[in-house]
This record gives sequence, structure tokens and C-alpha cells, in this order.
Amino acid sequence: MRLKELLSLLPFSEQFSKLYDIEINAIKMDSREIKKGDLFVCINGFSVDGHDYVEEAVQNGASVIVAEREINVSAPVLKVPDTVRFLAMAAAKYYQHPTNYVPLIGVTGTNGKTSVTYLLETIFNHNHQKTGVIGTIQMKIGSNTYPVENTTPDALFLQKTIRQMVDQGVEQVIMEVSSHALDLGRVYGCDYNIAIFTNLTQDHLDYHESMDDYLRAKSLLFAQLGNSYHTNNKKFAIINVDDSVSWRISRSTAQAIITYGIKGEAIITAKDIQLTPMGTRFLLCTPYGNADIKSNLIGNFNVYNMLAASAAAIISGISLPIIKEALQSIQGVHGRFEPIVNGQSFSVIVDYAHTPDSLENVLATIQDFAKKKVFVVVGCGGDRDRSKRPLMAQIAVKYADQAIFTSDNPRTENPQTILNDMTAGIEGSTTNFQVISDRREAIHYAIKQAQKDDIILIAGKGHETYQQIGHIKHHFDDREVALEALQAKEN
Ligand SMILES: CC(=O)N[C@H]1[C@@H](OP(=O)(O)OP(=O)(O)OC[C@H]2O[C@@H](n3ccc(=O)[nH]c3=O)[C@H](O)[C@@H]2O)O[C@H](CO)[C@@H](O)[C@@H]1O[C@H](C)C(=O)N[C@@H](C)C(=O)N[C@H](CCC(=O)O)C(=O)O
Ligand SMILES: Nc1ncnc2c1ncn2[C@@H]1O[C@H](COP(=O)(O)OP(=O)(O)OP(=O)(O)O)[C@@H](O)[C@H]1O
Ligand SMILES: N[C@H](CCC[C@H](N)C(=O)O)C(=O)O
Ligand SMILES: [Mg+2]
Repeated sequence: MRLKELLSLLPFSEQFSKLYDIEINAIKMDSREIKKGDLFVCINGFSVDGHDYVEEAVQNGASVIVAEREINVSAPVLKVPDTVRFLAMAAAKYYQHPTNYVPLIGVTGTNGKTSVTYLLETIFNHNHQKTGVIGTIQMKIGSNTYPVENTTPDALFLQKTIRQMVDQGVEQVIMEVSSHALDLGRVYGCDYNIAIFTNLTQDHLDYHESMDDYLRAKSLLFAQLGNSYHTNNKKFAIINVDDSVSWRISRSTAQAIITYGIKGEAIITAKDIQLTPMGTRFLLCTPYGNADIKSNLIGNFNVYNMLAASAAAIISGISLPIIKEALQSIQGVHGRFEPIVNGQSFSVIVDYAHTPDSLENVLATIQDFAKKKVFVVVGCGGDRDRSKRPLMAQIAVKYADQAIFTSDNPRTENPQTILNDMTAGIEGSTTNFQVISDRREAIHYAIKQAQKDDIILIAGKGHETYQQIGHIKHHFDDREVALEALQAKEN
């Protein structure tokens, strides 16, 4: 690509006219990956500043540097006010605006993003449409899966991935959009057709300075809805009316709004909800008629997830019978309320609840069905929102008969400090908890204690297959460890 094409993204780009004819092989944001003829965009990150790696980029053959400040190197330097924005726009341009050639659904909110994307993937597949999915667990093109580092990848990886999806005949892309991604401009270059808001509750206050700032980030997805380059497709915001901030999300967009909910007045609603330990039944009510849904998914929060997915499917032209068939076919979402079964007389459930709200939802659901004791094994991530730690501990001791506090990706923090933050939230007279820092030991302990009809919730890691200590990810899978403990108990 000629540099002139990328420069057309910048206002007053004539000032760079001398550079128009430079040929760009690829756009890179990492000096270590630069090859001859690449353009290097300097990003000021959380650990280091990409501007400090310009020399290395030039040595590796960078033909142009894009930076936020004057830099004295042998390669030409394009000074722009915001390299993050430039990167997102340049990536979209370089990969020929892939999101203009495939419908794109973005799902944001504190909890339920992965669940809703999974429900949507199943619905579109039942409608015989090839899907591409980008999210926390993995990236998927059709049935091929690829590992991911982030829930929402950086702009370069994102645009490249969607381009691959378009080239491989994907007919619908569904992606989770994290608040970090919105705040860091990873999705500036995306043209969404549908944006879904699940809910907003406390998380990530290590990154966002307040809940208001967290909401601002979430609302950016709705603010950018409709920034189409070529298409004239209608755009829709799908919003959970039962969430207290939904009106602020609605006000962020000028596009059409489709509401869903159970308590408040909404376009897509659920009536006659029956929640059981085996699954959920409800009447899905839509402007196109109603459908009686019998789902294997457990808990009231999953009714919300099914409403959100149904709303997006309806808007995408999928019929109610297909939606019903798809929702009823779903056995569960990986690592979300996933039962671990080895013929034992009590239940073991692995779940990804790692926020106060999701932990409360899952424990309240379990408590509703519990015949005997409820155990919860839970920890809080290191280098993440400290203020959620005491809240999660309070919720654990409130809903469970016995809480076992343990480690969940301590990262660079001392595990004991995290556990102290958790127990600091608990009143002195409370005794239904203990601390077992080693997660394997904690899971074994809970399973050893359990008796007939008890329920053990192992929360926080869900599908994760590692425990991150320092900067190293050690293999660890709650589901494997639970099974190992069940087998040990048997013998
Ligand atoms: C806080 C955060 O978001 N960090 C992301 C960020 O890393 P960073 O800012 O630390 O990058 P850095 O190491 O400082 O590097 C800055 C720049 O210098 C460049 N560099 C660096 C070294 C070098 O030798 N040469 C060089 O050019 C880097 O390529 C980069 O362009 O950019 C990286 C590349 O895009 C991301 O992978 C990384 O996500 C980390 C892994 C992370 O944990 N992020 C979390 C907080 C996150 O984003 N989470 C959300 C989900 C949250 C939710 O569940 O709701 C997500 O979407 O995943
Ligand atoms: N709609 C919902 N409301 C509240 N809690 C939910 C909802 N859906 C799922 N949960 C709970 O939150 C946990 C995480 O769900 P899910 O992975 O779908 O959310 P997410 O938004 O993708 O999370 P992350 O930000 O970590 O990617 C589940 O394991 C469940 O306990
Ligand atoms: N996407 C979330 C995942 C948290 C999962 C939990 N196991 C932890 O490590 O804190 C985050 O990065 O905050
Ligand atoms: Mg997710």
C-alpha cells in the first residue's frame, strides 16, 4: 500500500505530500516484529512507551515511524496527535474496512458478554449462517478455534481477524467489546450493525477511575454506532431496561433502540419464568409473536442473556422457531455454571463469576435450589480492582454455608495480601469461612467436606486453563482439579 492511502485518514495530510510514494509492507505496533518496509506506530503503553523503541524499529527496517512527538531518526516521522486513533483507523484502511463487508454485533456490559455471544453464535448457526466470534475464551472462524490474549484484541489483530473472516465466507461476526478496548480505541475502526448492552455493575476500578468513567467507556460502543464508511444499513442498540444506567446508554446513541427486560416495560420480554436446578422455562414475548422456551441454562441472569441474544437475532431477520430451536439446543456455555460430574451424590459447579454482581447472582440461584449445605471456593485476581475483594468475600459468606477463600491469578501481587483484602470485608463475628491459599488444596478440601445433596461452587476461573503467578501462567483448570478431587474422594 502507498503511504498516501493511509495519509488520507489525516486532516491536512498535504503537509506530508513528500512521503506519498513510500510503499508500506505492513503496519506494526511492536518494534520486535518490524521487517523491511513496515510502518511502525509508537504506542505509549502501560508497561513501556513504544516511542522508546524507534531506534530498534528503524534498525529492523521500518520505512516510516508514526509518533506523537518529534523524534530524530533516519526514517521519516509522521507526527500525529493520537497514535492509538491512527493505529485503529490505519488498520481498518489497510485491511480494506472488513467490517463494511459483514454484519457485526458488539456485546458490552460487565457480565454476560461471553454468554450472549455464544447464544448468538448458536442461533446464527441454526439459521445456517457461518459465524466468526471474538471473545474471552477464544476466536472462532466457523468451527476453527484460535487462542486469544485479550477479550477484545488490539486494533491491528482485530481488523486482520475480521478480514480473514470475510475472506473465509463468514456471514455474521459477533464480538465481545470490553471497556478497556473501548477506552483504548481498539474498536474505533469497526462499523457495528448492532450493539448490545447487558448490564453495568462494579468491576475494573483498578483501570477506570470511577463507576461513571466505566459507564462512559461502555457507552462509547453506542456512541460510535453508525459511523459507517460505505454502507447504509440500519443500526440498532439493544439495551437491558432493567439496568439502572440503561437510560444513559440509550442517550449515547442516535440510532434505533430495542429494549429488553423482565421487570420494566420493554419490546422483548420474558413472562411466566420458571427457574429450576435442571433449567429454565419462559415465554419469550416479541412483536412477532411469542415462543415457549425450555432451556438447559440455569439462573434468572441467563433469561436476560437469552433475551439479549433473541433481540439481536430478531433484528437480524431470524425467525422465532429457529431462535427457539437454537436456544433449546444449548447445553451450557464453557466454564459458566458448568457441572462437574463423576457419579457423586452432591453437585460441583465451575463458574466464571469474578465480580460481586455475578457472584451474587450465581450464589443466589444456587441458594434457591439448595437442599443442604452450599460451599463456595473463590478468590480475587491480583493486579485487578482491589475494591471488589471485600465485597466478593461478603457475598460469599452471606449466601454460602461455608466459604473457602483461595487464590485466583495472583499475578504480581502477594496472594496473602489479596486474601487479607478479602477477609477485611468480613465482620468479626462471622465464622463460616476459611482461607486456603493454594487453589488445588482449597478445591480438594471443599470436595472432601461435601455430603449428599450439598452444592459446591468453584467460582472465578471458569474456562481458564492457567493460574498466573508473577508473569508466568501455570497450567491449572478448575474442572480438572475438581474431577481429580472427586476421584480421590471415591477411593
Ligand atoms: C492494560 C492493557 O490493556 N494492556 C494491553 C496493552 O499492553 P501494554 O500497554 O502493557 O503494552 P506495553 O508492553 O506497555 O507496550 C506498549 C507498546 O510498546 C510496544 N513495544 C514494547 C516492547 C518492545 O520491545 N517494543 C515495542 O515496540 C508494544 O508492542 C506496544 O505497542 O496492549 C497489549 C497489546 O494490545 C495488550 O495485550 C495488553 O493487555 C493486557 C494483556 C491485559 O491484561 N489487558 C486487560 C486489562 C484487558 O484489556 N482486559 C480486557 C477484558 C476486561 C474484561 O473482562 O471486561 C480485554 O479486552 O482483554
Ligand atoms: N447477564 C448476566 N448478569 C449477571 N451475571 C451474569 C450474567 N451472565 C452471566 N453471568 C455471570 O457472570 C459470569 C461471567 O459471564 P460471561 O463470561 O458471560 O461474562 P463476560 O461479560 O463475558 O465476562 P468477562 O468480562 O470476564 O469476559 C458467569 O459465569 C455468570 O456467573
Ligand atoms: N477479564 C477479566 C477476567 C478476570 C478473571 C479472573 N480469573 C481474574 O484473573 O481476575 C479481567 O481480566 O479482569
Ligand atoms: Mg467474556
